[in-house]
Amino acid sequence: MLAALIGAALRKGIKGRIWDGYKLHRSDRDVVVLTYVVNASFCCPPLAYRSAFFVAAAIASLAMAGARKKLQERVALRRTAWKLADIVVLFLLLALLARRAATLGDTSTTWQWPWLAALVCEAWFTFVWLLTINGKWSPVRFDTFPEHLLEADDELPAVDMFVTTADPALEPPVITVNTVLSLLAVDYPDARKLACYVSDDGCSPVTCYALSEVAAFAALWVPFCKRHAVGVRAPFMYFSSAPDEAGSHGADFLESWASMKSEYDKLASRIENADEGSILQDAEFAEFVGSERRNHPTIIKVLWDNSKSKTGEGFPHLVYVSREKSPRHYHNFKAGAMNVLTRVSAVMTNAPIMLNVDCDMFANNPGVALHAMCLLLGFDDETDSGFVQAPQKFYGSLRDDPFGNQMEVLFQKLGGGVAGIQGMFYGGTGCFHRRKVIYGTPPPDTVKHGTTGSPSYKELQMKFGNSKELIDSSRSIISGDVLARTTANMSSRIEMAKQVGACNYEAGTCWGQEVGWVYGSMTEDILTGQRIHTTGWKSVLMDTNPPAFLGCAPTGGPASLTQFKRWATGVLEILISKNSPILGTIFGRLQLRQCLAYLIVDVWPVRAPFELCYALLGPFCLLANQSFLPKASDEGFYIPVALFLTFQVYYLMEYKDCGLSARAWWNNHRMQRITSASAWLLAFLTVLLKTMGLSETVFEVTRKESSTSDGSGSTNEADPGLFTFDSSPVFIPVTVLAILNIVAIAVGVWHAVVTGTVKGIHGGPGIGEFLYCCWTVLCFWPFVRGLVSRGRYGIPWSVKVKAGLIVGALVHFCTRN
Ligand SMILES: O=c1ccn([C@@H]2O[C@H](COP(=O)(O)OP(=O)(O)O[C@H]3O[C@H](CO)[C@@H](O)[C@H](O)[C@H]3O)[C@@H](O)[C@H]2O)c(=O)[nH]1
Ligand SMILES: [Mn+2]
Repeated sequence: MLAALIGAALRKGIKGRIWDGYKLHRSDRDVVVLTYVVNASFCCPPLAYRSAFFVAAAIASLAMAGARKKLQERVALRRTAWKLADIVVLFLLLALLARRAATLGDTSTTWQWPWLAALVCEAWFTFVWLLTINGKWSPVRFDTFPEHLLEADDELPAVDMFVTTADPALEPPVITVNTVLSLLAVDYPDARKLACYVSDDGCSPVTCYALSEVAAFAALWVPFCKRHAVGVRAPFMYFSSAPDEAGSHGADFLESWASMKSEYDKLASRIENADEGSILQDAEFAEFVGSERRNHPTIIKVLWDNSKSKTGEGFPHLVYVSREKSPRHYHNFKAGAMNVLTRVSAVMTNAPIMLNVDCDMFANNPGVALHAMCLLLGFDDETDSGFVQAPQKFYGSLRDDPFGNQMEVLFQKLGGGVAGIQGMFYGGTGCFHRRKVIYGTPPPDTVKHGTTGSPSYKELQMKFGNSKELIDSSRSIISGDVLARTTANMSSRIEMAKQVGACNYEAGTCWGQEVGWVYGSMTEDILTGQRIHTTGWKSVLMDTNPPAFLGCAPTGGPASLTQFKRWATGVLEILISKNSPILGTIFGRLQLRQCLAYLIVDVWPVRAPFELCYALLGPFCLLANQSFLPKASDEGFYIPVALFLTFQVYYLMEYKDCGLSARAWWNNHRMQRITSASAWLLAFLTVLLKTMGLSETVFEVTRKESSTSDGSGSTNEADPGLFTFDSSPVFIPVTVLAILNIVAIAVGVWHAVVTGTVKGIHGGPGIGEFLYCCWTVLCFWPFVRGLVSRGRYGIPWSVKVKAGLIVGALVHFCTRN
């Protein structure tokens, strides 16, 4: 009877309660699960009767699900001790605020503005701490079981894989080539379901030539990887270590290893020595003749068409795309490139899942697509996984994270925490999206409540633009009956693809707003992910072992700070725009706690003025003979001391907990202070100027170190972790702070020792202010060293002179009474 009921329900497409107490859930993949509302049996008399049904139901559900094993498991992580520490810090912050407020109201002390400024800053720090607590409070981990996926023997969805590159000088083609090769070689039951698209915003014939060489090399590389179950399928990384001789590989493996390596070396040197002039003479690259980087028609080349290869053989399609550029159009940087890739792939292969990576981010785990499928297909309700994001991790990274940009703790602690709310932020790379989610489709539960029926041609045209091919393909994506075009003849689709790659294609459509990657921020990733969460989708964090993808973290002062500045600019653009997460929570389906988690990142640049003000208080007090901290004799002195110590120990323990060194903690701590006073501050000012219409924000591409086969990045410097400088204004504020603190300490010591006035003056600085300034100098030590070093390691004179003038003015201001 029960089986009949289930059958009937399935035929009618009914979900939910089918019979007294029994509920039917039907997931995406026809997994039938029947649950029984157990508490109903307690209040009803024929208990045994019902229990029998319960057992029957369980058996029926197992049978109908084909004994399907779970693909993923969401594991909540305990962090009781950490929660306690969170509260202790919060308590100390509140105590500090209360104490300050009380002293301010105390009429016996003369009114002092440093105390008021400190109060405002500390209130802000408390707010930031509250945001942080919320973000980290309830972390989760997702375990994946790809072996169950393969056992189930179902057809897996097709995946379109996107790689973006923008500048052959900053992003050497050999890096892109390695990333592409690692993607072409990922494990997937049917390689015909995969396609790799490379977007080249640099419109470089060398990049295109390099990729055409890849197509030939992959015919050797991919079978080699599969045959020997190679672990890392980016050749430069794989060949950076000796072949595993201890293994069971035998002599013929060593032989093929050596010949593969020599093939790769030849490929790499052909690409590195490629000469643009001679490439252009080749008829194959004729389209590049006369093309300028910022002014050229769309170029699309199918470099490898795998539709004719057999099941289990061959490797994915490879398509080169350089979207049309014209000086009359604004191109929206990476977001624009991603939208073109989305459309081009829609008319060519139209896979329901899309993976995107930066050109330097190779797949480090060959099972990555399978792990991602576990998380995309493994939930009863697909709303739970709108996209699947892998944490950003880096290869050949410098020891102890000297530039504070490896973000391991950030990803583990905050990333895991956010994963437990509405889901991980989209990080711009290493992410699998459902195509329909990128198309702005709301999750299934809203569709049910909203208007039913598929959208009309006219509606789709308004949204997606005039291409009939694109409209048809998007209809199939939205309605869910997706048929990827595995049998398509790729070359015959190039003209349609060129149409959707044109720079005026988006005019009057929803691209860049409700559809695709969202425009209007330098951090299009955060913004796009947030739009998805606002529509009601959740996202999943995919933390595999070994890591899914590895990229290249910038090294040196200028590159690191430029990256931080771009990120900070982008998040502030989001915060003050109509896409602000606050509005998303009020008017959309962005959960409140998720909104607060977004705010942690969005307020980075807003923290700068507060942190700058607080950093100035120390030197100001020493110079002006004032104070902003309680005296050592005062019992209130112990609150800031306890707070400072707990705070530092808390962060140190976090680094230890993530398996990192104390050195890494220190480097990150001081880089946070340096970044705040430089990159975040400049970002704050830039966005301020932008809102006044005085400047534009631009995406400055990060330089990627060309990695030769040693896998460690090309650094022949004595100490690549040493801070480097250039004459950019980003270095001025920290230089000012470094000099100012040294001057202030000197003046303070002089006051204390020579004239002995410290004790004499009521309200003058005490030991607290001294220690505070010394700590600041320690934090800014790379700059102190930069003041006296030469070459790239020294701060240029232009920066020193400007900083010196500002310090002079500040000292004059502080000491004028
Ligand atoms: O006009 C442009 C500018 C950049 N890119 C590509 O965007 C990617 C990211 O650029 P990169 O300079 O490496 O920036 P990162 O700061 O390292 O990137 C992080 O931050 C970005 C947002 O600021 C995200 O887009 C990235 O995915 C994320 O890895 C690279 O593949 C570029 O080729 C373009 O395709 N077109
Ligand atoms: Mn990058």
